[in-house]
Amino acid sequence: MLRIAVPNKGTLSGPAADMLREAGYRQRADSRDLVCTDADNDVEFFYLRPRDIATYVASGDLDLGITGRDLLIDADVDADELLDLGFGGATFRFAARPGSLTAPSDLAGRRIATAYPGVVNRYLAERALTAEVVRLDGAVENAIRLGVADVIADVVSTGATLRQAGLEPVGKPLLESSAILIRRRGAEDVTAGVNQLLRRLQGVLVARRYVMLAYDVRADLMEQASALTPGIESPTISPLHREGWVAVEAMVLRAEVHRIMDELYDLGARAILVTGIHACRL
Ligand SMILES: Nc1ncnc2c1ncn2[C@@H]1O[C@H](COP(=O)(O)OP(=O)(O)OP(=O)(O)O)[C@@H](O)[C@H]1O
Ligand SMILES: O=P(O)(O)OC[C@H]1O[C@H](OP(=O)(O)OP(=O)(O)O)[C@H](O)[C@@H]1O
Ligand SMILES: [Mg+2]
Repeated sequence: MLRIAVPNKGTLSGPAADMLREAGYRQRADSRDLVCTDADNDVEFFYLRPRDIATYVASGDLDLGITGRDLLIDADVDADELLDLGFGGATFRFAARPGSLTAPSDLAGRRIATAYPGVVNRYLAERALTAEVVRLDGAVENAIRLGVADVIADVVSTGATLRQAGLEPVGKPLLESSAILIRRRGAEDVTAGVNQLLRRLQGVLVARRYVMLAYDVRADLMEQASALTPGIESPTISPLHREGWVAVEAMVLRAEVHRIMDELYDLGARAILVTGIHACRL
């Protein structure tokens, strides 16, 4: 039975369970449950702190896990990213009082408060910078106000928490994080269960990114229409009862669908319909 670690709480918890459900797996009914067995798919899910998940996966006690890229790097264990899951996006950045630091090189000799000492120490080591890293559990934005640190390094999403604390980012983000699927380093054997999970999750990612576009267009305009909607491989074209017209179907990026519909309409296409994709295997 495949054993998979899933965040039990926090930002990644809800979206991770939603994605697994969308991929056809059973998920716990109660947020206090710590294990959920999906016998139909031969998978067991373990609900763990996202920060601990890389450790369980690296030790081989669990086969796969969902965690954040920043948490995987911070853990510095023998586990690798298999797939970017497309949610839980955030940057990880240094921040300080306006004017107190201008460039990352100013970090030398400073006190840096963070809940991610692994990420920060790696960043400093790569640049041969020496600074004092103060490890805190959270609410690190308070550390400067309270005199514990000169700089913080933390997850930044909207930036609202930094602004409220009167801090501003310093330099470029240390990394761009998002939720990822991880596996033990060296676990090269891709079992049928791992393959099935990967295909299903990739199917969810595609179903979320794409929509199905259908329209009618004059056959002599098909080359131009096809350039607007090339689909993944090629658009499907079916004859219409109306002479000289065809019906077309193609997958298009959800983010581009309105622009494409406008351009198709201008070209002369009509009965342009968009439908969602619930699941797919490409
Ligand atoms: N706005 C956000 N705040 C915190 N973490 C976020 C945010 N957006 C994405 N993440 C990601 O979520 C993971 C951190 O999750 P974790 O559960 O440890 O903290 P949390 O969501 O802040 O929950 P809590 O602090 O309430 O325990 C990291 O991978 C981080 O990049
Ligand atoms: O850029 P923003 O949209 O404001 O989000 C980022 C903030 O959210 C998280 O804090 P959280 O509320 O989880 O508290 P914590 O520091 O105790 O984890 C994170 O640690 C940042 O402080
Ligand atoms: Mg938090």
